Amino acid sequence: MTGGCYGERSARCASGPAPCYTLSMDPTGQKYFTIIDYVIFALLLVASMAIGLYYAFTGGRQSTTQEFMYADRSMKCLPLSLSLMATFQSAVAIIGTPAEVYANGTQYWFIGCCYILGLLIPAHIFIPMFYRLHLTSVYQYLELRFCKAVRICGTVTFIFQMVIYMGVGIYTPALALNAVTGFHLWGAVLATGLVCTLYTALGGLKAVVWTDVFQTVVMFTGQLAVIIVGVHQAGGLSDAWVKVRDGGRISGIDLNPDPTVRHTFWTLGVGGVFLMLSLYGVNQAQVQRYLSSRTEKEAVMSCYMVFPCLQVALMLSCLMGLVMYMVLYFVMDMLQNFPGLPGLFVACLFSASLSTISSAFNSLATVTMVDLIKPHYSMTEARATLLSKMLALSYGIICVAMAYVVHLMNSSVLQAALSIFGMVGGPLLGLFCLGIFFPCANSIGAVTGLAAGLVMAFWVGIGGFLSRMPSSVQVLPFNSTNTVCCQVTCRSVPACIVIPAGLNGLYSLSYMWYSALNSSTVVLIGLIISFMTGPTKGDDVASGTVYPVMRTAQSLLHKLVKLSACCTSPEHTVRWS
Ligand SMILES: CC(C)(CO)[C@@H](O)C(=O)NCCC(=O)O
Ligand code: NA
Repeated sequence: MTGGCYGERSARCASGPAPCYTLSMDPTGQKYFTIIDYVIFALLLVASMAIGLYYAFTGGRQSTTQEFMYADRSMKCLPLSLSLMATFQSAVAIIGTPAEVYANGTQYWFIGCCYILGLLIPAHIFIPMFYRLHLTSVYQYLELRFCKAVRICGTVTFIFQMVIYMGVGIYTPALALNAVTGFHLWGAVLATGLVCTLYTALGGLKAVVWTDVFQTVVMFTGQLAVIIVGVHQAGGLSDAWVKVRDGGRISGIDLNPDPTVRHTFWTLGVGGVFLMLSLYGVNQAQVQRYLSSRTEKEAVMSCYMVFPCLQVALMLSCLMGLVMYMVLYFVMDMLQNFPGLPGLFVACLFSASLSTISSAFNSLATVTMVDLIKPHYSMTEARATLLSKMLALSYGIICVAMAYVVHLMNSSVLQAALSIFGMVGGPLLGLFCLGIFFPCANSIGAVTGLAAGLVMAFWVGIGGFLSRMPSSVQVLPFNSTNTVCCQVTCRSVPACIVIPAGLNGLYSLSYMWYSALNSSTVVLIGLIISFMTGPTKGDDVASGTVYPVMRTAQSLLHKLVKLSACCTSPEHTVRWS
């Protein structure tokens, strides 16, 4: 099996956009959008703005950084869990997952397996530690455990990660709107950037979380509507099932251990755990939500509740991929006889992305303030809050600029986003793990390890990207008037030209392993350098910054022994002794 080839479907797609499935659609696509559709879409933006304004003028009126960044540490479990899910669920997942399932079957669905450990570990290791340290940003941990330099390196890495991701997040729904209505691409980017920046800057984290809740409802409703109409048009549930089964869309579990195969149970279910840890364990956007909850218990609970929410989100996106396969043309064509539904679907895409970029703005403003500015300049609370709001605005502008960079790049949006998480989030995860699980690690080891992890990430990531680039394939311009669905499908399955051999084998590593590879590199290099430069002694580590692995294992073992002693009846023991 060669690394980059994904079956004949990809070859068909790679040979040009047309064979995917052609559409009879006028170039502007105006026929899909009626007045009702525009009204629904406008309502989404207006309601989001209204929530932002509400939190700007109620409570503490966003006059303290505590309220702006941490919602006065008063949030409840349910809104938090929906918001936690919404943060990394953008239009990228809403369009990219169905495109993946359409092209390669339901194998991707097995990513749901990694949510178990990927949420249990944050809930029981990261959240209790960060919550008890009463951090102001997750990068403050790095200063407590190592030193200020490590904290700044961590912060800068995070900013880098989120700024690129924001670009992908804002660009994707605008492209979709452009493709189906002919609405100006950059007009849509600017409009969403503006609305999102305003409600984030005015309403702080409270507005971000509550708009997330509202937008999640819109997102799920839009997806559900498409699925119901799709199944109906395919002739009902049983006909639909026959079609996807006979079309070979239902994948069995692939237990192939080859790490270069893009999607197998191992890459998705095990590699995915590291991806989840980098997002739900140590990413500021998420940790900020845990820290803003009323109690530690509620923070842990909200993490638990993410599990069903994520499974629902995954199920809806995968089902949509199957629907697309059956009806063989893009949702917009399918929905055109139902006025309002195209609008609802576009609102669904924008909801997904608004809830992502608002989290990015707020977390970026927070770390820039707390980690980079406040330690160096003393200022009044009022001034700090004003500056935080200005920072949120500035990141809004950067976001629009990043959308342009993404516009120039040429890669599958889903794979691009997950690769960014693995390439930049992976090393960050490694840095935290080095501090949390290895008391002997020192600051020099931490900085060198992080650098090594990032070098590894970009070497393998960019090497892999280049080696998979189709050489003679006609590439579809991203802003063409073809359907988004077709573009994303074609772009998500690049044809392979390089057969892995020697070092090239590393380049063909599945992108789902990036987080695991890069975080392990940080830990390994970090430990080697720490031992070479003098490991930290146990007493020198700040209390509460190291997870007692041995003690926890011992107490678990103890409980296990006790439990088995209880279960074994005395007579039984006597007879066998
Ligand atoms: C990150 C996971 C796997 C879990 O949250 C999923 O939501 C996803 O595939 N996200 C893709 C990135 C995005 O939607 O922006
Ligand atoms: Na989102």
